[in-house]
Amino acid sequence: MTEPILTLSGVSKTYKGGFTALHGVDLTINKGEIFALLGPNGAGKTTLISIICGIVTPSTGTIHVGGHDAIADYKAARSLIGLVPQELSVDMFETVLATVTFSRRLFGRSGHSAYIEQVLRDLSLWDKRNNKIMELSGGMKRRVLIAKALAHEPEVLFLDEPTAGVDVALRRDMWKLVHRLRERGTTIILTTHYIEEAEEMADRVGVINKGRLLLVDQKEALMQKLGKRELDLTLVDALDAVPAGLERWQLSLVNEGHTLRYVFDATNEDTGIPSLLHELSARHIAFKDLETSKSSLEDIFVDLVEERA
Ligand SMILES: Nc1ncnc2c1ncn2[C@@H]1O[C@H](COP(=O)(O)OP(=O)(O)OP(=O)(O)O)[C@@H](O)[C@H]1O
Repeated sequence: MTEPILTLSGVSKTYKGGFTALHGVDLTINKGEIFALLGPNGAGKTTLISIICGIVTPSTGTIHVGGHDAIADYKAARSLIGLVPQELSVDMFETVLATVTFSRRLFGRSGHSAYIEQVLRDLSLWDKRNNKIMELSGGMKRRVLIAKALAHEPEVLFLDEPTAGVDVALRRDMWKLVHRLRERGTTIILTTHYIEEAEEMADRVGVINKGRLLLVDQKEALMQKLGKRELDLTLVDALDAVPAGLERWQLSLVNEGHTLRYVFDATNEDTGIPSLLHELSARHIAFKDLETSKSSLEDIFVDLVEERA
């Protein structure tokens, strides 16, 4: 049974100065799901998270977290939320353990050492617990932010651009941790502008652009939409037209006939590429180079925005 943990209704934000960063966002997140909010720079992702966490006041709309009104009943709503911000916001002179324990106490929770130990172990920080934050590497400092956010056992964890600028090892650890948290029933909402990240982690994805939530869909359905790729074959001899008999692939000629382009769905088991190459060879159409490219997030947004216009 799906049970909502977070409900937004008609949430808008116009900043002082008149810029509207969010336009009437409606969104329901269910308990235990991993939701990715995907959008380019400036789309409104941080604004939306900040509103839910009570850091920014919405201009209109209502927000409920675990049934609590996030404005009228701020404290109760906020106690259910853990927020991992984009930027470091810790006292550099404190130790890891003191920092995380302090975050737990802020929410009125007693120092539950076994829980904190588990969090620090999960994040490979236990051995560093007595180090000052300033003595940690950048990646470890990011882990401390996650530990701080988890310190009071929140039901909903927000990760704002969790893997921007982190190395592959930390990214992997982060993904593992997210899956482990989900197994324990934590709801996770992450913002990202990497499709791969949404693909790897999320159950559902919301696409936001220019302050509007353009669509919310199951990951598989969205990936189908976003999974377009291009195969460019650089021909040895330029062609005037796409050869007859290859209609099935809906090819196009670009680069003044030097490049044959095939747009395919990378999520299909049969991409159509082997059979295309076979047909080209049978027609003695030789190519000297071959390149595939993903449609960029930019292209996808343009597509989505145009579709919805
Ligand atoms: N305090 C503020 N005052 C005025 N405008 C703001 C303020 N904070 C954000 N904005 C504007 O609101 C828009 C959305 O910003 P926001 O930080 O929510 O985007 P984002 O999707 O999180 O982007 P990024 O991926 O770059 O973090 C941007 O155009 C930004 O300039």
